[in-house]
Amino acid sequence: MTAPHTTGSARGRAGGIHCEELVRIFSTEGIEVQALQGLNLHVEPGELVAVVGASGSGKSTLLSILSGLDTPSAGRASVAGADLLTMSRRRRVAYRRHDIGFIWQQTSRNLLGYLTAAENVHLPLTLARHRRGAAAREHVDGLLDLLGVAHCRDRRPQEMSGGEQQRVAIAVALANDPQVLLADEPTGELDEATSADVLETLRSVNRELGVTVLIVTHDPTVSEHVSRTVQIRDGRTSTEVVRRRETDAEGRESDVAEEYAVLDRVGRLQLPEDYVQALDLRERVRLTMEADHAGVWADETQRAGPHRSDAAGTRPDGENR
Ligand SMILES: Nc1ncnc2c1ncn2[C@@H]1O[C@H](COP(=O)(O)OP(=O)(O)OP(=O)(O)O)[C@@H](O)[C@H]1O
Repeated sequence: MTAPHTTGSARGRAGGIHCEELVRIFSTEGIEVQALQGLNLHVEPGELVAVVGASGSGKSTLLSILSGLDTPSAGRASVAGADLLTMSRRRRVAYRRHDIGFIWQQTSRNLLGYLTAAENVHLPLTLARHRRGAAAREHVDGLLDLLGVAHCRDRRPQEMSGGEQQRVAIAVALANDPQVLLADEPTGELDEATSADVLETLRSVNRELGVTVLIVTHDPTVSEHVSRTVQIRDGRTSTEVVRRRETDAEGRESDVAEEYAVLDRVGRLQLPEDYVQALDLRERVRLTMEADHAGVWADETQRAGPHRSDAAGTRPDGENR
């Protein structure tokens, strides 16, 4: 994949995502639901990160805030330097038009059915008005080419496959050279092979254009396509899987994935659910401070038959063993 010179302005313009102690409370008929309960998330400029979580964990709430559609009840959130809590209505419109691009799950929400692929990609340019005429046409063709859907240029969405529609949707999202791409379940309506293809396309766009990409999904297989996967549970980030390529002494390359628990500012740590269940941890745990790690032990004083397990040892670098 080669970046066309017309999209080159996105290169080096990547913005970061910073959420600190983010809270969103919904009140309906006197009942309060805390959808986000002090969520911390930091994505560096140019990173490709996935946020995964079960249904109801707060993914859509987070994305609505990051996309400027909703405002948090408390905490701090900034994307590409824009403060999402304090920005004016006018700044919000500019933010949604220029600073970020979105890809939604429903292909019908991304593309207008009565426009061709080229017309769909052209539409955001018309609204932003900073590219016109031949420059705009060249930019549209460059993006369709970059996304591998130049052959769909004059087709309407119903004349394209689901994967082609999502590739055109990515071109639409990139039209105004955003610093950050936000994708909400971008593969939700696609089969396994097409999903992998669309995720690899997002990875190429991230690499080629340097744009920051955040993918929100319930699909855990996304972690094979991104460098970092952040898990959210009950409205806060709990664990992260970091993937990197390693070369051994013989020069063989392999992917290594390591799981980390997220430590917040005041040192709170959420143990993964499977650790809690496997070690039958309840109510309180015993902590031990070792030279190079901290130990987390089941509270034997609450057990009938005391037993001690060292499988939940936690090193101070956040790595579990
Ligand atoms: N507008 C709202 N009013 C009241 N409660 C809401 C509202 N939006 C979300 N919630 C609640 O907040 C919690 C988080 O919802 P959210 O939609 O963010 O989860 P999700 O992880 O995106 O789930 P899914 O994968 O099913 O879309 C849920 O308990 C949900 O019922």
